[in-house]
Amino acid sequence: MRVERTTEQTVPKEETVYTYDELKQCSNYLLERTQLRPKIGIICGSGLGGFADQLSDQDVFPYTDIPNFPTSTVEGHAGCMVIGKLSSIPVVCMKGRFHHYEGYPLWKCTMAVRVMKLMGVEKLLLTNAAGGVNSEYNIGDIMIIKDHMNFQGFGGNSPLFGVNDERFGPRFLAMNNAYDRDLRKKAKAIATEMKIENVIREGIYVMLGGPTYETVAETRMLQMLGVDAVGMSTVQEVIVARHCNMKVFALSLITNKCVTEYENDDMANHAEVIAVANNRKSEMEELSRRIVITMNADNTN
Ligand SMILES: O=P(O)(O)O[C@H]1O[C@H](CO)[C@@H](O)[C@H]1O
Ligand SMILES: Nc1nc2[nH]cnc2c(=O)[nH]1
Repeated sequence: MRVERTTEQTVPKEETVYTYDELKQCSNYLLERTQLRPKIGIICGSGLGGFADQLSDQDVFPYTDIPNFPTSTVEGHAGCMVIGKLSSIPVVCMKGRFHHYEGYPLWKCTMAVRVMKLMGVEKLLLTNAAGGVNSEYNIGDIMIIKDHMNFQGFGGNSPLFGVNDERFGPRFLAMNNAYDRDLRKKAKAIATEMKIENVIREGIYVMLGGPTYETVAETRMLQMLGVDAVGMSTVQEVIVARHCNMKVFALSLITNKCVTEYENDDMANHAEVIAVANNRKSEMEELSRRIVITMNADNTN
């Protein structure tokens, strides 16, 4: 006899992704407590959350207060949602993201992207701190992400794991041109206006699971593959944002050079990552501010 299976039976309880209603509860919680209706979302990387402090008319929501929200556990990720105005433009800013290595499945790491979507967000700006794999990159360089390699996906792990909810997007998703071509072009022009074109790069980001930094052998492999920068975030958020048809732009701040020689005793560490992020704060914030203005002026979708 054939046994009919329900979704609940086929997906183990602990692996059940957030339902549409649970995410709607989060977006309603936020929308009921702010007058602003942001169409642009921002996710800040390690040590880069100071960007949110630029916002005027702030409504601040600690993640611990928002229903169904995970909590941030990493230094340099404050753990709150800030809704406010940036140069008069309403935005919602995650001051602190969730990483897989914190113990969260990828769908949990990315739930705030769907919450933003339900709030009305159409465009997403992401930043991260990353190690320079490309030997020509210097500490302090700012890389416009052109493309990524989804190693988790190769290994059978995706934030889109589970039953697909068509209200967010399709079961199968094209990922070429995930990082909006027009915004990348405009960002380069903005960098030239700001006279920081000498530190601007454009390249390929890869997310590894972390929390370990790379071995020499791993960095050499990434170089062979054509990777320019490596981190432990962003890719899963971009996948979920593209799934729900958001326009995406992302920046990596190169906070350290990945070691490629066994004789080199430099050791990547999070204190250095935060320190470099702090040193490049003003350029990252001004570049991001101008990109938000550009995103806001862009009516195409
Ligand atoms: O990607 P963000 O959140 O900027 O953080 C980066 O910095 C941390 C390592 O120092 C890792 O979490 C890595 O992903
Ligand atoms: N994986 C990884 N993440 C980082 N985040 C900042 N620097 C690094 C790095 O060198 N490697």
